[in-house]
Amino acid sequence: MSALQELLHALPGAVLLARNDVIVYANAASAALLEVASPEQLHGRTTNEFVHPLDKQRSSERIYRISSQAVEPATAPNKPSEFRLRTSLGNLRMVLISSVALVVEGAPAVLMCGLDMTHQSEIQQQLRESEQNFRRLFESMQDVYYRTNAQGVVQHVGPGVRRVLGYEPHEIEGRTAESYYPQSSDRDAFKAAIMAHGEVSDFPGQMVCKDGSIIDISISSHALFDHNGQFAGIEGIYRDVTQRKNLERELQRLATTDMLTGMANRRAFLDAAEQAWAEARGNGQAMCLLMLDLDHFKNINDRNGHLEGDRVLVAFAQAVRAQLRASDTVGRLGGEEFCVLLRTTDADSGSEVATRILEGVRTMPLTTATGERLSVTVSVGLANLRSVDRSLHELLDRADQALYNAKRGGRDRVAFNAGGGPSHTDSLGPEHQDT
Ligand SMILES: Nc1nc2c(ncn2[C@@H]2O[C@H](COP(=O)(O)OP(=O)(O)OP(=O)(O)O)[C@@H](O)[C@H]2O)c(=O)[nH]1
Repeated sequence: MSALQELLHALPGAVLLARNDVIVYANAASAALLEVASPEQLHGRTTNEFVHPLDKQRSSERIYRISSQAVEPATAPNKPSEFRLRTSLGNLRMVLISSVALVVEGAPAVLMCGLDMTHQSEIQQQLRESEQNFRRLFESMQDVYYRTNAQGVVQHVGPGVRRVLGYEPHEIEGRTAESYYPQSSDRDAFKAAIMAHGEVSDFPGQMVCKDGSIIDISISSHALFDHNGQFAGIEGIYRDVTQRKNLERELQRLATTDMLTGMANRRAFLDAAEQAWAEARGNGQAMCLLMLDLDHFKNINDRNGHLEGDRVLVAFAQAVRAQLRASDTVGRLGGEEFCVLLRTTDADSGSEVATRILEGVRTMPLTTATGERLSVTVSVGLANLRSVDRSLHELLDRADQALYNAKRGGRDRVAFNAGGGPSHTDSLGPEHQDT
Protein backbone atom coordinates (compact mmCIF):
# COMPACT_ATOMS: atom_id res chain seq x y z
CA MET A 1 0.00 0.00 0.00
CA SER A 2 1.38 3.41 -0.90
CA ALA A 3 1.75 6.06 1.78
CA LEU A 4 -1.14 7.98 0.22
CA GLN A 5 -3.38 4.93 0.27
CA GLU A 6 -2.43 4.29 3.90
CA LEU A 7 -3.41 7.85 4.70
CA LEU A 8 -6.77 7.52 2.91
CA HIS A 9 -7.33 4.19 4.61
CA ALA A 10 -6.85 5.74 8.06
CA LEU A 11 -9.14 8.73 7.44
CA PRO A 12 -12.16 8.78 9.79
CA GLY A 13 -14.38 10.03 6.95
CA ALA A 14 -15.55 7.66 4.18
CA VAL A 15 -13.65 8.06 0.90
CA LEU A 16 -14.63 6.36 -2.38
CA LEU A 17 -13.17 6.61 -5.86
CA ALA A 18 -15.51 5.63 -8.70
CA ARG A 19 -15.17 5.34 -12.45
CA ASN A 20 -18.42 5.40 -14.38
CA ASP A 21 -20.03 5.03 -10.95
CA VAL A 22 -18.19 1.76 -10.32
CA ILE A 23 -16.20 1.80 -7.09
CA VAL A 24 -12.49 1.28 -7.72
CA TYR A 25 -11.24 2.32 -4.30
CA ALA A 26 -12.85 2.47 -0.82
CA ASN A 27 -11.25 3.22 2.53
CA ALA A 28 -11.97 1.47 5.85
CA ALA A 29 -14.45 4.17 6.96
CA SER A 30 -16.49 3.53 3.75
CA ALA A 31 -16.66 -0.17 4.55
CA ALA A 32 -17.79 0.61 8.08
CA LEU A 33 -20.37 3.13 6.86
CA LEU A 34 -21.87 0.79 4.27
CA GLU A 35 -21.58 -2.18 6.61
CA VAL A 36 -19.38 -4.49 4.56
CA ALA A 37 -16.59 -6.58 6.07
CA SER A 38 -13.74 -4.96 4.11
CA PRO A 39 -13.19 -2.15 1.63
CA GLU A 40 -12.42 -4.68 -1.09
CA GLN A 41 -15.99 -5.94 -0.93
CA LEU A 42 -17.07 -2.58 -2.29
CA HIS A 43 -14.82 -2.77 -5.32
CA GLY A 44 -16.77 -3.37 -8.52
CA ARG A 45 -20.09 -2.31 -7.01
CA THR A 46 -21.80 0.93 -8.06
CA THR A 47 -22.29 3.83 -5.67
CA ASN A 48 -25.85 4.13 -6.97
CA GLU A 49 -26.90 0.83 -5.47
CA PHE A 50 -26.35 2.24 -1.96
CA VAL A 51 -28.39 5.40 -2.56
CA HIS A 52 -31.91 5.46 -1.17
CA PRO A 53 -34.47 5.33 -4.05
CA LEU A 54 -35.81 8.78 -3.16
CA ASP A 55 -32.35 10.33 -3.49
CA LYS A 56 -31.15 8.36 -6.57
CA GLN A 57 -32.12 10.99 -9.14
CA ARG A 58 -30.47 13.84 -7.24
CA SER A 59 -27.36 11.72 -6.75
CA SER A 60 -27.12 10.74 -10.48
CA GLU A 61 -27.54 14.37 -11.53
CA ARG A 62 -24.69 15.44 -9.28
CA ILE A 63 -22.38 12.71 -10.56
CA TYR A 64 -23.29 13.52 -14.15
CA ARG A 65 -22.68 17.23 -13.60
CA ILE A 66 -19.33 16.69 -11.92
CA SER A 67 -18.21 14.09 -14.48
CA SER A 68 -18.96 16.40 -17.40
CA GLN A 69 -16.57 18.92 -15.82
CA ALA A 70 -13.75 16.44 -15.48
CA VAL A 71 -11.50 18.53 -17.68
CA GLU A 72 -11.32 21.23 -15.03
CA PRO A 73 -11.79 19.10 -11.97
CA ALA A 74 -10.73 21.31 -9.14
CA THR A 75 -12.78 24.29 -10.15
CA ALA A 76 -16.25 22.97 -9.42
CA PRO A 77 -16.55 20.35 -6.72
CA ASN A 78 -20.05 19.41 -5.64
CA LYS A 79 -20.97 21.16 -2.42
CA PRO A 80 -21.67 18.90 0.57
CA SER A 81 -25.23 17.67 0.50
CA GLU A 82 -27.12 15.15 2.62
CA PHE A 83 -28.13 11.81 1.07
CA ARG A 84 -29.97 8.85 2.46
CA LEU A 85 -27.93 5.68 1.93
CA ARG A 86 -28.87 2.05 2.46
CA THR A 87 -26.06 -0.07 3.86
CA SER A 88 -25.46 -3.61 2.60
CA LEU A 89 -27.45 -4.75 5.69
CA GLY A 90 -30.36 -2.52 4.67
CA ASN A 91 -29.88 0.08 7.42
CA LEU A 92 -30.56 3.70 6.66
CA ARG A 93 -27.74 6.25 6.99
CA MET A 94 -27.88 10.00 6.56
CA VAL A 95 -24.56 10.97 4.94
CA LEU A 96 -23.18 14.36 4.05
CA ILE A 97 -21.43 13.80 0.69
CA SER A 98 -19.15 16.08 -1.24
CA SER A 99 -17.59 14.99 -4.54
CA VAL A 100 -15.06 16.17 -6.98
CA ALA A 101 -14.07 15.02 -10.50
CA LEU A 102 -10.47 13.92 -11.02
CA VAL A 103 -8.27 12.36 -13.65
CA VAL A 104 -6.59 9.35 -12.06
CA GLU A 105 -3.96 7.46 -14.03
CA GLY A 106 -5.13 9.16 -17.19
CA ALA A 107 -8.80 8.26 -16.79
CA PRO A 108 -11.65 10.39 -15.39
CA ALA A 109 -12.97 9.42 -11.95
CA VAL A 110 -15.09 10.87 -9.16
CA LEU A 111 -13.81 11.13 -5.61
CA MET A 112 -16.50 11.10 -2.94
CA CYS A 113 -16.14 11.95 0.71
CA GLY A 114 -18.91 11.08 3.13
CA LEU A 115 -19.58 12.09 6.72
CA ASP A 116 -22.10 10.03 8.68
CA MET A 117 -24.73 12.49 9.94
CA THR A 118 -27.26 9.88 11.02
CA HIS A 119 -26.87 10.67 14.68
CA GLN A 120 -26.98 14.46 14.16
CA SER A 121 -30.05 14.00 11.95
CA GLU A 122 -31.78 12.10 14.68
CA ILE A 123 -30.96 14.85 17.15
CA GLN A 124 -32.24 17.46 14.69
CA GLN A 125 -35.40 15.48 14.14
CA GLN A 126 -35.90 15.22 17.89
CA LEU A 127 -35.34 18.95 18.18
CA ARG A 128 -37.85 19.60 15.39
CA GLU A 129 -40.42 17.39 17.09
CA SER A 130 -39.78 19.00 20.43
CA GLU A 131 -40.12 22.44 18.80
CA GLN A 132 -43.41 21.37 17.19
CA ASN A 133 -44.71 20.01 20.48
CA PHE A 134 -43.72 23.18 22.25
CA ARG A 135 -45.39 25.30 19.53
CA ARG A 136 -48.60 23.27 19.73
CA LEU A 137 -48.60 23.68 23.50
CA PHE A 138 -47.91 27.40 23.14
CA GLU A 139 -50.74 27.81 20.58
CA SER A 140 -53.29 25.93 22.65
CA MET A 141 -52.35 27.49 25.97
CA GLN A 142 -55.20 29.24 27.81
CA ASP A 143 -52.62 31.63 29.23
CA VAL A 144 -51.04 34.52 27.34
CA TYR A 145 -47.25 34.57 27.40
CA TYR A 146 -45.68 38.04 27.19
CA ARG A 147 -42.36 39.80 27.56
CA THR A 148 -41.73 43.53 27.87
CA ASN A 149 -38.56 45.59 27.84
CA ALA A 150 -37.49 47.87 30.67
CA GLN A 151 -39.74 50.64 29.33
CA GLY A 152 -42.80 48.40 29.46
CA VAL A 153 -43.02 48.01 25.67
CA VAL A 154 -44.32 44.57 24.73
CA GLN A 155 -41.57 42.71 22.84
CA HIS A 156 -43.37 39.43 22.39
CA VAL A 157 -46.85 38.12 23.10
CA GLY A 158 -48.16 34.60 22.59
CA PRO A 159 -51.03 33.61 20.29
CA GLY A 160 -53.31 33.16 23.31
CA VAL A 161 -53.81 36.93 23.18
CA ARG A 162 -56.23 36.38 20.26
CA ARG A 163 -58.56 34.37 22.47
CA VAL A 164 -58.13 36.47 25.62
CA LEU A 165 -58.04 40.07 24.34
CA GLY A 166 -59.14 39.62 20.72
CA TYR A 167 -55.91 41.17 19.35
CA GLU A 168 -53.45 39.69 16.88
CA PRO A 169 -50.02 39.42 18.54
CA HIS A 170 -48.55 42.01 16.15
CA GLU A 171 -51.19 44.53 17.27
CA ILE A 172 -49.92 44.26 20.84
CA GLU A 173 -46.20 44.03 20.16
CA GLY A 174 -44.58 47.45 20.23
CA ARG A 175 -47.26 48.92 22.47
CA THR A 176 -46.80 49.67 26.15
CA ALA A 177 -48.64 47.32 28.48
CA GLU A 178 -50.36 50.37 30.05
CA SER A 179 -52.41 50.83 26.89
CA TYR A 180 -54.65 47.90 27.70
CA TYR A 181 -54.96 48.44 31.44
CA PRO A 182 -58.24 50.26 32.21
CA GLN A 183 -56.90 51.35 35.61
CA SER A 184 -53.37 52.67 35.64
CA SER A 185 -53.36 52.01 39.41
CA ASP A 186 -53.61 48.25 38.65
CA ARG A 187 -50.50 48.35 36.48
CA ASP A 188 -48.66 50.54 39.00
CA ALA A 189 -49.45 48.09 41.82
CA PHE A 190 -48.28 45.19 39.63
CA LYS A 191 -45.01 46.94 38.74
CA ALA A 192 -44.39 47.89 42.36
CA ALA A 193 -44.88 44.25 43.44
CA ILE A 194 -42.50 43.01 40.71
CA MET A 195 -39.87 45.57 41.65
CA ALA A 196 -40.20 44.73 45.35
CA HIS A 197 -40.19 40.93 45.10
CA GLY A 198 -38.74 40.16 41.64
CA GLU A 199 -41.81 38.06 40.84
CA VAL A 200 -45.56 37.88 41.43
CA SER A 201 -47.96 34.99 41.35
CA ASP A 202 -51.71 35.18 40.68
CA PHE A 203 -51.63 38.98 40.83
CA PRO A 204 -55.14 40.37 40.17
CA GLY A 205 -55.98 43.06 37.62
CA GLN A 206 -58.16 44.00 34.68
CA MET A 207 -57.52 44.50 30.95
CA VAL A 208 -59.43 46.08 28.09
CA CYS A 209 -60.18 43.80 25.13
CA LYS A 210 -60.13 44.94 21.51
CA ASP A 211 -63.94 45.21 21.57
CA GLY A 212 -63.74 47.52 24.60
CA SER A 213 -65.00 44.99 27.13
CA ILE A 214 -63.12 44.68 30.40
CA ILE A 215 -61.98 41.32 31.71
CA ASP A 216 -60.49 40.21 35.01
CA ILE A 217 -57.02 38.76 34.74
CA SER A 218 -54.53 37.04 36.96
CA ILE A 219 -50.81 37.57 36.25
CA SER A 220 -47.78 35.50 37.20
CA SER A 221 -44.53 37.13 36.12
CA HIS A 222 -40.94 37.80 37.00
CA ALA A 223 -38.46 40.58 36.39
CA LEU A 224 -35.73 40.19 33.75
CA PHE A 225 -32.20 41.48 34.28
CA ASP A 226 -29.37 42.01 31.81
CA HIS A 227 -25.74 40.85 32.21
CA ASN A 228 -24.97 43.89 34.37
CA GLY A 229 -27.85 43.14 36.71
CA GLN A 230 -29.90 46.05 35.33
CA PHE A 231 -33.68 45.67 35.12
CA ALA A 232 -34.43 44.65 31.51
CA GLY A 233 -38.17 44.02 31.50
CA ILE A 234 -40.87 41.65 32.66
CA GLU A 235 -41.78 38.18 31.43
CA GLY A 236 -44.72 36.03 32.40
CA ILE A 237 -48.22 34.90 31.67
CA TYR A 238 -51.68 36.25 32.28
CA ARG A 239 -55.03 34.49 32.11
CA ASP A 240 -58.66 35.47 31.83
CA VAL A 241 -60.28 34.83 35.22
CA THR A 242 -63.50 36.78 34.57
CA GLN A 243 -65.69 33.72 35.01
CA ARG A 244 -64.03 32.82 38.28
CA LYS A 245 -64.25 36.43 39.49
CA ASN A 246 -67.93 36.64 38.52
CA LEU A 247 -68.56 33.48 40.45
CA GLU A 248 -66.66 34.85 43.46
CA ARG A 249 -68.61 38.12 43.22
CA GLU A 250 -71.86 36.17 43.03
CA LEU A 251 -70.89 34.01 46.01
CA GLN A 252 -69.91 37.14 47.91
CA ARG A 253 -73.25 38.73 47.01
CA LEU A 254 -75.14 35.64 48.12
CA ALA A 255 -73.19 35.50 51.36
CA THR A 256 -73.78 39.15 52.22
CA THR A 257 -77.27 39.86 50.86
CA ASP A 258 -80.71 39.22 52.26
CA MET A 259 -82.41 37.41 49.39
CA LEU A 260 -85.92 38.75 50.00
CA THR A 261 -85.18 42.48 50.25
CA GLY A 262 -81.79 42.70 48.51
CA MET A 263 -80.41 44.53 51.55
CA ALA A 264 -77.19 43.64 53.35
CA ASN A 265 -77.77 40.71 55.67
CA ARG A 266 -77.04 40.87 59.37
CA ARG A 267 -73.39 39.88 59.10
CA ALA A 268 -72.59 42.18 56.16
CA PHE A 269 -74.40 45.07 57.81
CA LEU A 270 -72.54 44.64 61.10
CA ASP A 271 -69.21 44.42 59.23
CA ALA A 272 -69.99 47.67 57.40
CA ALA A 273 -71.16 49.27 60.64
CA GLU A 274 -67.95 48.27 62.46
CA GLN A 275 -65.90 49.84 59.68
CA ALA A 276 -67.98 53.01 59.62
CA TRP A 277 -67.82 53.23 63.41
CA ALA A 278 -64.00 52.97 63.37
CA GLU A 279 -63.74 55.58 60.59
CA ALA A 280 -66.10 57.99 62.32
CA ARG A 281 -64.20 57.57 65.60
CA GLY A 282 -60.90 58.11 63.80
CA ASN A 283 -62.05 61.21 61.92
CA GLY A 284 -64.17 62.66 64.71
CA GLN A 285 -67.19 62.58 62.39
CA ALA A 286 -70.84 62.26 63.32
CA MET A 287 -72.76 59.04 62.69
CA CYS A 288 -76.28 57.84 63.40
CA LEU A 289 -77.99 54.48 63.63
CA LEU A 290 -81.69 53.89 63.02
CA MET A 291 -83.23 50.68 64.29
CA LEU A 292 -86.50 49.96 62.45
CA ASP A 293 -89.21 47.44 63.21
CA LEU A 294 -92.51 47.10 61.35
CA ASP A 295 -95.53 47.57 63.57
CA HIS A 296 -97.86 44.67 64.23
CA PHE A 297 -96.36 42.78 61.37
CA LYS A 298 -97.63 39.54 62.84
CA ASN A 299 -101.15 40.82 62.19
CA ILE A 300 -100.32 41.55 58.56
CA ASN A 301 -99.07 37.98 58.16
CA ASP A 302 -102.00 36.50 60.03
CA ARG A 303 -104.62 38.41 58.05
CA ASN A 304 -103.06 38.32 54.61
CA GLY A 305 -100.79 35.32 54.61
CA HIS A 306 -97.04 34.95 54.73
CA LEU A 307 -96.55 35.65 51.00
CA GLU A 308 -98.36 38.94 51.32
CA GLY A 309 -96.15 39.65 54.35
CA ASP A 310 -93.10 39.08 52.15
CA ARG A 311 -94.47 41.51 49.58
CA VAL A 312 -94.81 44.11 52.33
CA LEU A 313 -91.20 43.54 53.38
CA VAL A 314 -90.00 44.08 49.80
CA ALA A 315 -92.06 47.29 49.46
CA PHE A 316 -90.82 48.43 52.85
CA ALA A 317 -87.18 47.91 51.77
CA GLN A 318 -87.80 50.08 48.69
CA ALA A 319 -89.50 52.78 50.73
CA VAL A 320 -86.55 52.93 53.14
CA ARG A 321 -83.94 52.98 50.39
CA ALA A 322 -85.75 55.82 48.67
CA GLN A 323 -84.87 58.05 51.63
CA LEU A 324 -81.19 57.18 51.82
CA ARG A 325 -77.99 58.42 50.20
CA ALA A 326 -75.54 56.13 48.42
CA SER A 327 -73.17 56.41 51.39
CA ASP A 328 -75.81 55.09 53.82
CA THR A 329 -76.09 51.39 54.52
CA VAL A 330 -79.25 49.50 55.30
CA GLY A 331 -79.38 45.93 56.51
CA ARG A 332 -81.95 43.37 57.58
CA LEU A 333 -80.96 42.18 61.01
CA GLY A 334 -83.64 39.49 60.97
CA GLY A 335 -87.41 39.02 60.62
CA GLU A 336 -89.01 42.48 60.34
CA GLU A 337 -86.15 44.27 62.06
CA PHE A 338 -83.87 46.54 60.05
CA CYS A 339 -81.01 48.91 60.73
CA VAL A 340 -79.80 51.97 58.86
CA LEU A 341 -76.35 53.44 59.19
CA LEU A 342 -76.08 57.15 58.37
CA ARG A 343 -72.48 58.24 57.89
CA THR A 344 -71.42 61.84 58.67
CA THR A 345 -74.88 62.53 60.06
CA ASP A 346 -75.73 64.20 63.37
CA ALA A 347 -78.82 63.49 65.48
CA ASP A 348 -80.92 66.27 63.91
CA SER A 349 -80.25 65.13 60.35
CA GLY A 350 -80.71 61.50 61.42
CA SER A 351 -84.06 62.41 62.87
CA GLU A 352 -85.10 64.05 59.60
CA VAL A 353 -84.20 60.90 57.68
CA ALA A 354 -86.12 58.77 60.19
CA THR A 355 -89.17 61.01 59.85
CA ARG A 356 -89.05 60.75 56.06
CA ILE A 357 -88.89 56.96 56.39
CA LEU A 358 -91.94 56.95 58.66
CA GLU A 359 -93.81 58.99 56.08
CA GLY A 360 -92.57 56.90 53.17
CA VAL A 361 -93.69 53.66 54.84
CA ARG A 362 -97.04 55.07 55.89
CA THR A 363 -97.82 56.09 52.31
CA MET A 364 -96.68 52.87 50.59
CA PRO A 365 -99.34 52.14 47.94
CA LEU A 366 -100.14 48.62 49.16
CA THR A 367 -103.43 46.79 48.73
CA THR A 368 -104.63 43.38 49.91
CA ALA A 369 -105.66 40.59 47.54
CA THR A 370 -109.26 41.82 47.87
CA GLY A 371 -108.23 45.33 46.83
CA GLU A 372 -108.40 46.98 50.25
CA ARG A 373 -105.69 49.40 51.21
CA LEU A 374 -103.03 47.81 53.42
CA SER A 375 -101.83 50.14 56.09
CA VAL A 376 -98.26 49.60 57.28
CA THR A 377 -96.28 51.62 59.78
CA VAL A 378 -92.82 51.35 61.30
CA SER A 379 -91.21 52.35 64.58
CA VAL A 380 -87.70 53.78 64.61
CA GLY A 381 -85.11 54.02 67.34
CA LEU A 382 -82.41 56.61 66.74
CA ALA A 383 -78.99 56.86 68.38
CA ASN A 384 -75.96 58.92 67.49
CA LEU A 385 -72.30 58.24 68.02
CA ARG A 386 -70.90 59.70 71.22
CA SER A 387 -67.26 60.39 71.94
CA VAL A 388 -67.47 58.19 75.05
CA ASP A 389 -68.67 55.12 73.09
CA ARG A 390 -66.18 52.31 73.34
CA SER A 391 -67.76 50.00 70.83
CA LEU A 392 -70.35 49.86 68.06
CA HIS A 393 -72.49 47.76 70.37
CA GLU A 394 -73.06 50.67 72.73
CA LEU A 395 -74.54 52.58 69.80
CA LEU A 396 -76.60 49.56 68.71
CA ASP A 397 -77.88 49.06 72.23
CA ARG A 398 -78.99 52.70 72.47
CA ALA A 399 -80.77 52.49 69.10
CA ASP A 400 -82.42 49.29 70.25
CA GLN A 401 -83.49 50.89 73.49
CA ALA A 402 -84.90 53.85 71.55
CA LEU A 403 -86.83 51.46 69.30
CA TYR A 404 -88.29 49.79 72.36
CA ASN A 405 -89.43 53.18 73.60
CA ALA A 406 -90.91 54.05 70.19
CA LYS A 407 -92.97 50.85 70.36
CA ARG A 408 -93.95 51.52 73.94
CA GLY A 409 -94.86 55.08 73.10
CA GLY A 410 -97.48 53.98 70.59
CA ARG A 411 -95.53 52.89 67.42
CA ASP A 412 -95.33 54.75 64.07
CA ARG A 413 -92.82 57.15 65.57
CA VAL A 414 -89.14 57.90 66.08
CA ALA A 415 -87.55 57.77 69.52
CA PHE A 416 -84.12 59.15 70.22
CA ASN A 417 -81.71 57.83 72.79
CA ALA A 418 -78.91 60.29 73.33
CA GLY A 419 -77.38 58.14 76.07
CA GLY A 420 -76.56 59.17 79.58
CA GLY A 421 -80.13 59.01 80.91
CA PRO A 422 -83.26 61.09 80.43
CA SER A 423 -81.56 64.46 80.99
CA HIS A 424 -79.73 64.02 77.64
CA THR A 425 -82.83 63.58 75.54
CA ASP A 426 -83.53 65.92 72.65
CA SER A 427 -86.89 67.11 71.42
CA LEU A 428 -87.71 65.58 68.05
CA GLY A 429 -91.05 67.28 67.26
CA PRO A 430 -94.62 66.19 67.85
CA GLU A 431 -94.36 62.58 66.65
CA HIS A 432 -90.96 61.93 68.20
CA GLN A 433 -90.67 60.43 71.58
CA ASP A 434 -87.53 61.08 73.59
CA THR A 435 -86.28 58.35 75.80
N1 LIG B 1 -93.86 37.27 55.81
C1 LIG B 1 -92.80 37.25 56.59
N2 LIG B 1 -92.92 37.35 57.90
C2 LIG B 1 -91.85 37.34 58.68
C3 LIG B 1 -90.57 37.21 58.16
N3 LIG B 1 -89.68 37.25 59.18
C4 LIG B 1 -90.41 37.39 60.32
N4 LIG B 1 -91.72 37.46 60.02
C5 LIG B 1 -92.85 37.61 60.94
O1 LIG B 1 -92.80 38.86 61.58
C6 LIG B 1 -93.62 38.76 62.73
C7 LIG B 1 -93.00 39.53 63.86
O2 LIG B 1 -93.93 39.58 64.87
P1 LIG B 1 -93.67 40.13 66.31
O3 LIG B 1 -92.17 40.01 66.61
O4 LIG B 1 -94.60 39.51 67.22
O5 LIG B 1 -93.90 41.66 66.20
P2 LIG B 1 -95.05 42.48 65.53
O6 LIG B 1 -96.24 41.67 65.21
O7 LIG B 1 -94.43 43.15 64.30
O8 LIG B 1 -95.36 43.52 66.57
P3 LIG B 1 -94.51 44.74 67.06
O9 LIG B 1 -93.13 44.58 66.57
O10 LIG B 1 -94.58 44.70 68.55
O11 LIG B 1 -95.14 45.95 66.49
C8 LIG B 1 -93.76 37.28 63.02
O12 LIG B 1 -95.11 36.90 62.76
C9 LIG B 1 -92.83 36.62 62.06
O13 LIG B 1 -93.34 35.37 61.59
C10 LIG B 1 -90.44 37.08 56.75
O14 LIG B 1 -89.35 36.96 56.18
N5 LIG B 1 -91.57 37.10 56.00
